Amino acid sequence: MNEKEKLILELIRKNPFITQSKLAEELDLSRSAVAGYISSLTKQGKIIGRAYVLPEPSRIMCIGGANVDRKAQAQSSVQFGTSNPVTITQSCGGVARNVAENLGRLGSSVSLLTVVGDDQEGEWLLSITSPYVDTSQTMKVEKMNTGTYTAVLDHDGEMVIALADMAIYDTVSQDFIQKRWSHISSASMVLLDTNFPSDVLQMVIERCYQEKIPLCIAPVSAPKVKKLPANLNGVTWLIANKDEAMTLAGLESGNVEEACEKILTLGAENVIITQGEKGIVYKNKKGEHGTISAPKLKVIDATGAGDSFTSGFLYGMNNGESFEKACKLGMSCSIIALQTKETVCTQLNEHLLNQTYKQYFSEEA
Ligand SMILES: Nc1ncnc2c1ncn2[C@@H]1O[C@H](COP(=O)(O)OP(=O)(O)O)[C@@H](O)[C@H]1O
Ligand SMILES: O=c1[nH]cc([C@@H]2O[C@H](COP(=O)(O)O)[C@@H](O)[C@H]2O)c(=O)[nH]1
Repeated sequence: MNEKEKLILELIRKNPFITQSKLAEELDLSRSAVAGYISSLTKQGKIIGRAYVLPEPSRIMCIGGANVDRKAQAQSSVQFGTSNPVTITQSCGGVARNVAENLGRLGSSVSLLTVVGDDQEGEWLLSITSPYVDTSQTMKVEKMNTGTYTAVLDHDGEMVIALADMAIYDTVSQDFIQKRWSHISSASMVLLDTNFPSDVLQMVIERCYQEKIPLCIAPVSAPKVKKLPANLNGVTWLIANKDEAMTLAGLESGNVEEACEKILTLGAENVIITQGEKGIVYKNKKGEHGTISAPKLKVIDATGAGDSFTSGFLYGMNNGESFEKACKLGMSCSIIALQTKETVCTQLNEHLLNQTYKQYFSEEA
């Protein structure tokens, strides 16, 4: 940034609505020269968008899906080939949206970049999400349905099958990301799920690598993990469940340690594999590795446990906690989510997370 740019930024900080003419007058410059400096500041990510919104140094940007989740909970063990008595509930979902809402509830500054249909479901998702998350970068796509995720859960809360109607994400292009890049690049870290097309995922990973923006990947599902590029340079944290990790590693059998090793050779810096009731294993390029066991719990609904882990983990990393403490905060966030019917627990806040962390992990921290 040169001296003139610094002065312009200072004036905008004092008055975010200052006009270009007023800036020109204050600094004794021509209006076109001011326009040139503003364009350069925008490219550098120091100014976000036309309203001169200044970047917040610790804002997390979540990129990916926002769905309506419908869950059919069976009253007894699911039987195939016949009708099963169930109770159906509806809630907001989408991995990137879930992580964004969790982070917002935890008091983090967070933005969501997603697409929804120009329909009631889309309106509903945004109305629930926007009290916690900046959704100004979200686009409404005409003539497309908002994404939906329909899961059948067994009587113990474990998922039996899930159905994803998410054609809307195929409309997302590299241009969509490019137009919002100054907003993305001013974030302290980026969370990317794998709902968007492969070329879009590749672009975000490459740009984060070039611009050294910490990037976390949440693979969404075993089929969608295949959309990731073969080269994972630029991925700071890859957080996957066992199925996703094995698929990404190209292993049909073998253990999670081998999957971690393979994913590190693809270029990721840190790999965390979540293993449901067994907890997590992690490994990084520096050679550090370990496991953290999960406590025994009565699970009410397992949907969103992985997204909650990612949320608690990013909350920890963004607040400068150690990698191990961030993992335990992630597991604490999952514990909270597992004990409620909702995908994102509406009781979640910083106090509850810290209390849960203390209850289950602090004596080992
Ligand atoms: N039955 C369970 N008991 C205790 N902890 C669990 C259980 N299921 C999930 N968890 C916690 O949530 C984390 C994420 O769950 P997991 O099922 O692996 O992810 P996903 O929801 O992505 O499939 C686990 O690493 C663990 O800490
Ligand atoms: O292809 C997808 N499947 C599922 C999800 C989302 O993942 C969450 C469920 O996660 P899990 O099954 O890991 O608990 C739901 O909110 C659902 O909307 C998604 O974004 N994309």
